[in-house]
Amino acid sequence: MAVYTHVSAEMMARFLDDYDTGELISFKGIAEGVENSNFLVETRGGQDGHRFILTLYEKRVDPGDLPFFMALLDHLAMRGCRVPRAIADRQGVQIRELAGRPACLIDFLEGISLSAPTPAQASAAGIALADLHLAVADFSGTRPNSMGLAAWRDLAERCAGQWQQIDSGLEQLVSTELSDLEAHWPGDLPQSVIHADLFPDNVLMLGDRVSGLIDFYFSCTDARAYDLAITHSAWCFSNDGRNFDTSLSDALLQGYRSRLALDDAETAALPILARGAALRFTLSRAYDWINTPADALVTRKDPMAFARRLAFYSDPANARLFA
Ligand SMILES: Nc1ncnc2c1ncn2[C@@H]1O[C@H](COP(=O)(O)OP(=O)(O)OP(=O)(O)O)[C@@H](O)[C@H]1O
Ligand SMILES: N[C@@H](CCO)C(=O)O
Repeated sequence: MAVYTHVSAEMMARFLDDYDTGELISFKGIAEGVENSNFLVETRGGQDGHRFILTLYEKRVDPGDLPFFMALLDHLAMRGCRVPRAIADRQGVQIRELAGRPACLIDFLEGISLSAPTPAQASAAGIALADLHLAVADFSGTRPNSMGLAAWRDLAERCAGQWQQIDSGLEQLVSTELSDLEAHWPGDLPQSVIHADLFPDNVLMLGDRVSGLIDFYFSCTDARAYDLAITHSAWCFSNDGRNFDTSLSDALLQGYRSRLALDDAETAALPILARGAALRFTLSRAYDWINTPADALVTRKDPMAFARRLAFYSDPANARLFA
């Protein structure tokens, strides 16, 4: 369960007093996620709906970036994307503080977070990602990628001496891949604001229809094709990364391309971008594996699930799947 910060019922009720959301009738910590503390909040008698997500920002979210995320969500909602907006209190303030953490009350969206998507659902995710890229064409905000190539060496160095507690071959794999990616990373691909974390658990679905995209807290300005590569790495394997599923891969890529064509340089770059995506999540998971506080209510995610994807993508024979 991702709850790093404890919130009492009294604190929650006082917090909600400043909104037109009615009276608090229940709240509970949400089991999924590793980055932030999330609570499902229910109210009655208010004007603004009755079910909300309360997020307390932890760990990797810089509070200075919250206005960018909130402006992006407002823009996407205005362009017809199904994303949750932050609710403003009676003073018009979206970003507040609770229990010493930056906090936002967010629209609750219906839908199921998938654990085993089908090709039809992967295709719908590809379409939703392309629609997101199209919808930000006139969004003026920018944010550097705090988890991009420039951050990877530092993350790896912060795991130094501790790789063995995860896996005996991991240090070598990370070191070889990191050097190669630093030397060959493509620098001139079409960019936009990207989601940068579109895992199945961040796509809410009703049947084969996407009912919501959530968790924009890594969104940033970077190559659009890198966003597709991240999504590919997250959607097209068994959870443990041991089995690649060609039908999910074909469906995801075809769904994306049905809305937004990739140019030749983007298509050619997908294999290396996918290696980068797999390395990024191997590193963040490895760092968390080593550093998650013992008292946090959180289920750590397995770095090896992405190290296996990294090994898969780094096999030149697998580059053809992106052709
Ligand atoms: N707006 C929303 N509407 C409905 N459910 C939501 C919403 N936001 C979050 N959730 C639920 O809370 C869970 C955790 O949220 P989220 O993915 O934002 O957390 P996180 O800690 O940032 O996760 P991650 O590890 O994916 O980065 C989601 O999987 C989903 O079940
Ligand atoms: N979606 C990521 C968490 C955000 O870094 C993971 O599953 O590792």
